[in-house]
Amino acid sequence: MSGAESPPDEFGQIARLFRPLTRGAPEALDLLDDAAVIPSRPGFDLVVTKDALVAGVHFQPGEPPGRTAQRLLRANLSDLAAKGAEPYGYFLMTAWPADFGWAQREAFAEGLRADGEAFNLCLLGGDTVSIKGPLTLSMTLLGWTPSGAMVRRAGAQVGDLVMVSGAIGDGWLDWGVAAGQLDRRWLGADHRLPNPRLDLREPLRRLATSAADVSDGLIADAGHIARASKVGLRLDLDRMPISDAAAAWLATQADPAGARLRLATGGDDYELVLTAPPAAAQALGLPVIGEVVAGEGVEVRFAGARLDPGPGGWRHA
Ligand SMILES: Nc1ncnc2c1ncn2[C@@H]1O[C@H](COP(=O)(O)OP(=O)(O)OP(=O)(O)O)[C@@H](O)[C@H]1O
Ligand SMILES: Cc1ncc(C[n+]2csc(CCOP(=O)(O)O)c2C)c(N)n1
Ligand SMILES: [Mg+2]
Ligand SMILES: [Mg+2]
Ligand SMILES: [Mg+2]
Repeated sequence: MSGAESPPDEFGQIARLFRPLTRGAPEALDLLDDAAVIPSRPGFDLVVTKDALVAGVHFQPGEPPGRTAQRLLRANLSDLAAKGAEPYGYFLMTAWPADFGWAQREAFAEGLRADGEAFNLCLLGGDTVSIKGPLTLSMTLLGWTPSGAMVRRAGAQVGDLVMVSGAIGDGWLDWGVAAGQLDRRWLGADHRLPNPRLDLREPLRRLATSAADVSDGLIADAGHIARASKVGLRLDLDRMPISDAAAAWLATQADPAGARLRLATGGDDYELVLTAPPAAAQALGLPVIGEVVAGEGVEVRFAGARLDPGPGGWRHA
């Protein structure tokens, strides 16, 4: 293709694509050093999370690069949101295939610039490599909580209620549409861009006994809470909030229990699943979908019958 600019070398890329994303943060040392250095912050804990995206596994290879960048940032922000943490800065690893050209790399950086500003985040460091394989991206995101206040997966108590922060299942519908397996009319409200629930971090820290974000699937991620907390969870899929698009899709399905299970195990929702004692749950005001019981694992019911959720969500081999 004529006119397509070829990329500058590694250090040119770091200077042109990534240095502006530091937004002048002194910790990043202008991306000219071996490492970044972060002063400690008395009274706070540094919360650290990392998630990777791989073309063909987490997103369609043809997705606009700016959108992929935003998904990478937002998937990581969702983990910080689940921990009640305030986002601070991030480290980025990009493994570029040769056919991911300069214009695409610029579009990727532009997506990060836009969300870096929207969420007030600075790039602190990273690594730039080439790959004979699919576009592979990884981010390490840092955030702060007041000392000792991070909301954990461990902490759910027998008698607590289980809640979710919003509609479940649009991530799966959206992925089905992008993969050409479902009709476009089932597309949720621009669900390909997760909306990390950072708005909940203060009430979460104050009221929740445990929390996780829903990336693998509601039932799988609830299962992670059960395991870490050494309790059992009972979930009632009649009470699971779903979008209008998901409700319309459900209405076309012959097997309502199986269809609801698809929504509850599909993943990519980036809402939160959390537990709290009944009074705190009322104060949180989020939809209640079940309760914490003695035992282990997740028991799933719909329309009065027990369902077998299988693994409950996405698992990498
Ligand atoms: N390769 C690894 N090395 C070290 N720790 C890991 C590795 N992979 C996962 N973990 C840890 O395992 C735990 C669960 O990770 P997982 O990726 O399932 O969580 P998540 O980010 O909430 O889910 P998702 O990846 O679906 O968004 C986390 O504590 C994570 O740091
Ligand atoms: C192209 C394409 N194929 C499949 C899916 C579905 N998917 C892949 S990984 C994952 C869970 C989170 O992953 P991780 O645990 O690695 O964070 C989900 C729901 C998708 N979104 N795009
Ligand atoms: Mg992860
Ligand atoms: Mg995650
Ligand atoms: Mg998570």
